Amino acid sequence: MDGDAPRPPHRRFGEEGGRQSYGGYLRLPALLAQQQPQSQAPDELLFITIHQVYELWFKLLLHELEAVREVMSRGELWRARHLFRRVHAVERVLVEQVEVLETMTPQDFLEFRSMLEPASGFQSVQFRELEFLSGLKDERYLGSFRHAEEADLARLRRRLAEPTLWDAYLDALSLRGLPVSGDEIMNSLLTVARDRGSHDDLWQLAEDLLTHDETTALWRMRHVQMVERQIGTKSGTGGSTGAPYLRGRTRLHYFPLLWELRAWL
Ligand code: HEM
Ligand SMILES: N[C@@H](CC(=O)c1ccccc1NC=O)C(=O)O
Repeated sequence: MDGDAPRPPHRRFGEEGGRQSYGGYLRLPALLAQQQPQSQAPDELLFITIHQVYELWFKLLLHELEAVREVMSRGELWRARHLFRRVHAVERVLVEQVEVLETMTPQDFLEFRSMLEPASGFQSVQFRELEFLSGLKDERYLGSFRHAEEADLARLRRRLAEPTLWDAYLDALSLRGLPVSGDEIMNSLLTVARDRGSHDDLWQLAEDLLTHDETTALWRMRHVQMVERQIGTKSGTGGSTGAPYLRGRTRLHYFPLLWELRAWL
């Protein structure tokens, strides 16, 4: 019978079906049609591309962090740690990528900057979703989306109502029998920190949360350095004071208790 014949080892996977192609599977015609500069400035293509790449990574991060939240609240800590490794790797790329945009001179940016008004990173829905999901819920930012699509506003409102990564970590503590109401949380965190023999998985997971927090802060610092390099003390196209506003945001923490814990150890 033909079906019993051994397959020749050189027969390559995928030769039989032939329904899929590289560009078709990856939807490249649609993807590569989305870079549409509105000026003649040579660096506008770079500016658009880099922002789109950020938004693609934001989309993946939201997907992975939702999964992290889910598995943490179920107590599947090993799975959360596995996903955090990916999240951290992507976040390091986000920080490094700033360098690509910094190859643009401020003079070249000025060729198209005024045309961007009043748009700015303020209006990045996915960036704000990442903040809300991580635990930094600031309703005032809904105001930046007054003119946004209703679907975007709905996404943000949903994120404001949803549990955060911190809520999910508390679920994990609670499943371990550690109390998590009100004042008890710091004691539970100290128990985890001091009894690594029993709780190392919870400790490592808290460290993963902290790395997510720290890498986000690194991105904020890198972003504001780029901003100072590009526009100095000018105010932002989004209407803020620019660098001073952004400097203030570098001090934010997603998980303040994990930072405070250090003082109690
Ligand atoms: C030439 C490069 C850039 C400059 C000069 C710049 C400047 C600014 C300024 C001044 C703000 C404050 C809002 C305003 O008043 O306009 C801002 C906010 C923001 N930008 Fe940029 N930006 C640059 C590139 C980027 C890139 C590549 C991203 C990646 C997505 C980004 C994401 C954001 C986000 C998310 C915010 C809101 C931050 C917050 O509210 O905490 N920016 N940017
Ligand atoms: N806010 C920037 C302009 C800017 O960078 C920007 C403009 C439109 C869309 C995204 C942007 N990126 C981050 O703010 C500025 O004030 O120069």
